[in-house]
Amino acid sequence: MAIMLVRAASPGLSDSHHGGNLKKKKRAPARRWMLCSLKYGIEPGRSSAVYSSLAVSPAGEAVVVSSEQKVYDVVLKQAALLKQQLRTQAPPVLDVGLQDLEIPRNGLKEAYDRCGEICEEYAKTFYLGTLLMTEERRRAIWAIYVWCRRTDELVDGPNANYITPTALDRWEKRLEDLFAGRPYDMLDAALSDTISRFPIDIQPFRDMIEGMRSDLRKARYKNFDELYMYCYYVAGTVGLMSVPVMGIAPESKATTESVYSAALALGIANQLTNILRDVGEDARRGRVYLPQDELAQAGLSDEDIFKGVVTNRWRNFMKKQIKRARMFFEEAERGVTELSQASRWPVWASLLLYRQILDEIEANDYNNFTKRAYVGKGKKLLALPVAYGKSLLLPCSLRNGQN
Ligand SMILES: CC(C)=CCC/C(C)=C/CC/C(C)=C/CC/C(C)=C/[C@@H]1[C@@H](COP(=O)(O)OP(=O)(O)O)[C@]1(C)CC/C=C(\C)CC/C=C(\C)CCC=C(C)C
Ligand SMILES: [Mn+2]
Repeated sequence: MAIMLVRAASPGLSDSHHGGNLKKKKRAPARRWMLCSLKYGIEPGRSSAVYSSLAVSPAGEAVVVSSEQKVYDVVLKQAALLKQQLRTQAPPVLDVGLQDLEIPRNGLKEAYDRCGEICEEYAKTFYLGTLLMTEERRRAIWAIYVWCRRTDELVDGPNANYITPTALDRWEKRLEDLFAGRPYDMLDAALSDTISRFPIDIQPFRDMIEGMRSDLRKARYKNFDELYMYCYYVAGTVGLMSVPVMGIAPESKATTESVYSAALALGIANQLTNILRDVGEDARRGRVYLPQDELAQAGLSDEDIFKGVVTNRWRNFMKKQIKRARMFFEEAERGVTELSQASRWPVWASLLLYRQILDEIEANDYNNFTKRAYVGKGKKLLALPVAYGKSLLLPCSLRNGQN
């Protein structure tokens, strides 16, 4: 397929979804356009431009598609799949796969237990949060967590220097196998079992691998449109993977699409927060995830980031970035209330804890070059009962009418 990139005027940081009023924004309708390319090719250009690919509408017109629209198409597809699979209640496929595999059914308990241990080791608070979920859901979330963690380790772990795009292709092949009921090891077997129990689609998993590929080939983001796509790949995908497991509350009046959108927003908010927290650490690895056009608008350059001096320009720039991350958290909040009751607590806990990192960056006077924003144990512990209280609230869609 041809790759066509065009530049479109962007409303800028203060008045678009990329920093603007999310509530008022009308979502793009479902499209059946042919995307020319989502991934490659950047053209140099002015600041405050959105670089988007061209799509061909059903009427044959060329139409500009932003990253947000492309990702929203994935959201619509996931929501449709969930609705369809819930209606048909497809039988587990793994029963067939496991017979071929010599992983006995009782081996699965061990596999899930190991996933739980890994989760506890890497993300203790989150692990605690999962303990309130039903056993089947908790184990499924652990299995997804472990697959995500392993995928991230490929490009961030001790062997990262040896990881090539071919290695990621092999990881993707292995993913396809586990989705077909042919897991490669015990941890994959746990995920294979999970996908046979819940209506989970492969696309967000594939897209996360795509995000890791992009980390191998790219260390700069021209504008927020590019960064948004990256955040979708490595984190928004987690939201989409998790919704079918978390489940939507039976009493919720929200649309499936709106719940997926909120889950996506939580992933984006978390990743933006990650990026803002790790500016110094990433710069020391030669990486700048911040949008280049917004840096330039603020009178800043990569050099300023490498120097790492907190100036008023930097403070002002950071204030805008923090504001945008908070707007994504806000969008996510409405969706959490629509999840099934027992799933809400861990999601609230992770939302509150992650959002507090932004407060800590402020408390550090925006020095994210040499000071790591860290939420202390006391605050972390306090977030748990607050999250629990919030998890008891009625879904927003019941309080305010339709969502
Ligand atoms: C309706 C609604 C709001 C539903 C909730 C949906 C939901 C559960 C969303 C979860 C969002 C979430 C936790 C996203 C993870 C974002 C994240 C931090 C991604 C990280 C990527 C790479 O970043 P980087 O390398 O810069 O960072 P590190 O320095 O390495 O940390 C990731 C590391 C990708 C891998 C992600 C994980 C290991 C987390 C996976 C988490 C789950 C599957 C559990 C999600 C469930 C809950 C309850 C939060
Ligand atoms: Mn990482």
